[in-house]
Amino acid sequence: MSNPTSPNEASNGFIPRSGRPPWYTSDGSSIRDAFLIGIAGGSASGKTSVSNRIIREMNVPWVVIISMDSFYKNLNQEARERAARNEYNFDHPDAFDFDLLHEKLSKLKQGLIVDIPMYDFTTHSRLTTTQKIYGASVIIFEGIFALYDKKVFEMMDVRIFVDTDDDVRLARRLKRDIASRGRSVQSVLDQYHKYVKPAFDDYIRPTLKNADVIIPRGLENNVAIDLLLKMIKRKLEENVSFKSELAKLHEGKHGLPESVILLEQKPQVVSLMTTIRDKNTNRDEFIFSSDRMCRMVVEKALTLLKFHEKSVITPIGKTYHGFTMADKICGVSIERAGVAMEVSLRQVCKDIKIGKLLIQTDTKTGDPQLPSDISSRKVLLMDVSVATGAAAIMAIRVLLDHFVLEENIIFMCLLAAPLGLHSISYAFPKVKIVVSQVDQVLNDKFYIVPGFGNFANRYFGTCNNNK
Ligand SMILES: Nc1ncnc2c1ncn2[C@@H]1O[C@H](COP(=O)(O)OP(=O)(O)O)[C@@H](O)[C@H]1O
Ligand SMILES: Nc1ccn([C@@H]2O[C@H](COP(=O)(O)O)[C@@H](O)[C@H]2O)c(=O)n1
Repeated sequence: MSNPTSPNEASNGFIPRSGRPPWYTSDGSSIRDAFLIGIAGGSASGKTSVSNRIIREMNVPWVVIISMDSFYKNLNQEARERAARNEYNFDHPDAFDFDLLHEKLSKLKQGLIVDIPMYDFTTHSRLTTTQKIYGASVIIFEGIFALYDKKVFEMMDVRIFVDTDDDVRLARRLKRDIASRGRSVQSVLDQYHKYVKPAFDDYIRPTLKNADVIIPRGLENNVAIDLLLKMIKRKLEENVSFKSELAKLHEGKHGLPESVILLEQKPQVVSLMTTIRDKNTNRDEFIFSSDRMCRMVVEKALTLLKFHEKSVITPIGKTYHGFTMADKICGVSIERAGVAMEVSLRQVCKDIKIGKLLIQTDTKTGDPQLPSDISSRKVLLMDVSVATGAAAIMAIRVLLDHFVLEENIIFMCLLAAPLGLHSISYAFPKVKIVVSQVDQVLNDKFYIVPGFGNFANRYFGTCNNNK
C-alpha cells in the first residue's frame, strides 16, 4: 500500500495514514475494500447512462464513476496531428495506459486518495488539472475496454457488458460527437468505419465473455436494469453494506465513547436547544440561539487545547501571571450546515483561518479548500449534526489525507446520535468530539429523532416550511 509522502515524513519519521480504507468490520480485524463495478460495451452503447442510473437507484454513500477516457495515453505533437487527420486509432487497446488504470483502481479499491486524469476529446489530450477522489465505497468504472485487461477485470465485484446494436450506436455517436466532442459528420463516419467498428469486432465484443451480466439495448432495457440493480444491491449487502456495518458497530454499545465530550446539560444549554428544536421558532430566533449554542461548543472545544504561561503588566503596573494559547489552530466547516458554525468560531477566535469541505453522499467529493499549512495546526472541524457519522468520517479522512494528525482534530457539533458517535470514534479514536446534546434514536431514513429538522434550511432560510 503506497502512501503519498508528506513534507514531514522524512524529517520526523511521521508516516501519515493517508486515506484509510472506507470501512472496518464490526470486530475491527479486517478491512473492507470498496465495491468495484465494471461496465464495458461499444462506443455510445449506453455505458455512462447505465452508470448514472445505477448511482441514482443505489442510494449508498460515496459512489463514484471513473471513465476509461481518463486513461487515454497522452499524445505527443506528432500523434496529435495524426489524430486531427483521423489517422490515430483511439479504439485499439494500445491507446490506453492500462498500468496507470490498474494503479489508480487498486488504490481506490483500498480506499486511498487518488488523482484521476481528466481528458479533453476536442484536443485529444489530458487536461493539466486532475480530479481528486477520496475513498469511495462504490466505484463504477466504465469504458470500451473495461473488461479487457485481466488484472483490471479480476479486481471487479460485478462485470457488466452493455450490448447495443451497431446501427443504434453509430446514430447516437454521430449526434453526441457533433454536439459535444467537436466532430463533423464526415469525421465521425470516417473514424467509425476505419477504427471504431473493426476494433469493436476484434477487441471489444470478445470481452463480453468476461461479463457476469449482459444488458441488451442498454438503458431502455428496464427488465435487465432492474435485475442488475437487484443483483448489485444484494452483493452490496453481502460486501460493503455501509448501513449494516454501522449498525453492527453500535450493537451492544452503551453510553458514549470516551472521545466524546457532551456539554453539561445545564438549563442554559437545554433552553437554547429547546428553542433550536422548536418548529415554531422563527428564523431570527433560530439563528440567535444557534449562534449562542455554537459559541458554547467552541468554548468547550478550546478547553482541549494547550496553553502556556504568560505574564502581563496590568494598567496599574502590576504583573499578572496567566496563560496564552500554545496551539496553532484553524477551523474547517463541512458544507452546508457546518458553515453556520463559522460565525461563532470567528467570534471566539478572532482572525482564525477557516477552510471548507463539501462532502457529497452520491457523487464525487468536491475539492477541499483548506489552509495550506493545515498539517501543522489543530483543526476544529464543524458540522451541526451527526446521524450515521458518514459525513464526519469522510471529512476526517480528507483531513488525514492532507497530513493533519488524527489527535489534532476536534470535531464540534450541536446534535448527534450514538450510532454516529460510535462510528466516528471507532474509525478515529483519537479525534475528540464536542457535542451539545445526544438523541438516542435514528429513524429508518437515518434522521435524528426528535432532532431539529434541516438545520441548514432553517439557518440560511432556504426552505420556508421550517423542516
Ligand atoms: N436508451 C437510450 N435512448 C436514447 N439515447 C440514449 C440511450 N442511452 C444512451 N443514449 C444517448 O446516447 C449517447 C451515448 O450514451 P452514453 O451513455 O454516453 O454511451 P457510452 O458511455 O457507452 O459511450 C448519449 O448522448 C446518450 O444520451
Ligand atoms: N481523442 C479521442 C479519444 C477517444 N475517442 C473515441 O471515444 C470512444 C470511447 O468513448 P465512449 O464514451 O464512446 O465510450 C472511442 O470509440 C474513440 O473512438 C475519440 O473520438 N477521440
